[in-house]
Amino acid sequence: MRGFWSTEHVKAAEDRLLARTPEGALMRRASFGVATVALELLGGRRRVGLLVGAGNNGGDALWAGYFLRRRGVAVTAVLLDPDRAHPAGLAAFRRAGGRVASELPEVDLVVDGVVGLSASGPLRPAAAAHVAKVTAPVLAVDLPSGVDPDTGVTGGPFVEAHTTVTFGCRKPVHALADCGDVRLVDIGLQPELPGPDLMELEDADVAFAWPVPGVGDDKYSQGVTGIAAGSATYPGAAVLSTGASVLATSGMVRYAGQAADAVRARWPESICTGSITDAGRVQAWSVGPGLGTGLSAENVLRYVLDAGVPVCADADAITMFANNPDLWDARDPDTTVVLTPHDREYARLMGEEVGTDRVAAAKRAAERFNAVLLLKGNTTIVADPGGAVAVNRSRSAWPATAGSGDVLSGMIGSLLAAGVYPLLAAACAAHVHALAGELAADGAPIPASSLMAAIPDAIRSVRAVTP
Ligand SMILES: NC(=O)C1=CN([C@@H]2O[C@H](COP(=O)(O)OP(=O)(O)OC[C@H]3O[C@@H](n4cnc5c(N)ncnc54)[C@H](O)[C@@H]3O)[C@@H](O)[C@H]2O)[C@@H](O)CC1
Ligand SMILES: [K+]
Repeated sequence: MRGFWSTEHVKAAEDRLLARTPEGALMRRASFGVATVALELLGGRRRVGLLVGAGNNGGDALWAGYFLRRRGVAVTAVLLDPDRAHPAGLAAFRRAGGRVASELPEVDLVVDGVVGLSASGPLRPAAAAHVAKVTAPVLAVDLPSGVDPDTGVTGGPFVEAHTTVTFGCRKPVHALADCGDVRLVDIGLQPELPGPDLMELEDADVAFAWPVPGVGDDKYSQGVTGIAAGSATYPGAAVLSTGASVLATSGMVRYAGQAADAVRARWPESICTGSITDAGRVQAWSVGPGLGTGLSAENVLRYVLDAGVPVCADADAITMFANNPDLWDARDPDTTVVLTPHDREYARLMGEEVGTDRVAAAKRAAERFNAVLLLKGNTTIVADPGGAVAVNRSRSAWPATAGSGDVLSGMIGSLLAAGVYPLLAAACAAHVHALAGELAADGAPIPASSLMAAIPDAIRSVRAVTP
């Protein structure tokens, strides 16, 4: 698992670490890391430019310039605020033969030390003017300047980084914005940090959490998933959701709804009934895709909320909650609910737009509904009411296709039925869903049914990393 820490927590941890470290030691360690990565990117070329801001981020750049000079690299620094340039860094840089100029010459690599953790807002005009002229690849110090460290939001000009070198720990910007290849330099900060503010599951975490049958298991012991989706008008949603659930785990799947014939024809291993009240016992319900929003759909939603098992509520279920908040009354307060809105559904549900800070938006909704909130997007955010947040970055946008969400909610239902912790169930499903989309697409558009069919390959792929 990768952790990401907010600037507030990083700064507090840095203060504690600074108090027991000789002056300047941390910055030298950090900037030595920058210089090492710079040399690697230079690959034998020898011209580097530094864009140096007024704070310690600029100090890191100057010290990196010092180390690069000692390796014979020609380094030119542009000081954006000469009077406030880091004094010790600037002195060391000059001592080592670094040049200060008002414009960057032609270089092979630019080190962005404009602003780091104390950034606020987009690049200021002077910095933006220099950045606009850069044609060489950029190595960002700590984070690309002009991008908000905590939200990844850009509200104007910002640096586009080829690579980012960060220190001590990753920050939310590294998960929420494009920072290029992110390298982490250890400065001994970890012991000072609390739990992460954001986490990102890696293949090994997903493999560890994914339900795998043991020798003593049978179809019931692995969890029975109920799918309440689809309608006469939208049978496809039922087929996709049920299929995803069938493929995600080896527990049993029950389908209840108007698309029973279509589901039975495609997934003979599922147990299908036309009515929710005949469905039988399940360990979790996945409800909503293609269900409709009329009275009978509302009754289905009430039924599953009252069933005393975890519920994944997607698509029309979210719209019904938005139209008729009284539906929440059917929920036993202890019942786990996972909501999976896209931005428009979020706006309907919350009565406000998602806005630029997607993590904050997901946390607000999770808290308001006492639910796990999975906010769909190229970067999927999963927040739980306790404040924990997981992000999942897709490496491709091919999964953004009709029916893709039906597949996701079926998978979440399966993991909930298997007893996976709700935040983890949603985050693991998002991870495997994105990977299945990538594997299925392989560079070309895919229908959601192909994404669904790639679920086993995606699970195999994440499990391949475990010993
Ligand atoms: N504190 C520490 O222990 C360490 C800090 N390090 C470095 O220190 C950085 C943080 O340094 P500082 O807190 O001095 O501040 P920064 O260097 O991030 O920012 C300096 C100043 O830039 C200005 N600024 C803010 N937003 C701007 C914008 N959008 N455009 C242009 N200028 C802007 C502000 O006047 C701000 O005070 C980290 O990102 C990291 O690079 C590292 O050396 C590792 C150790
Ligand atoms: K920077």
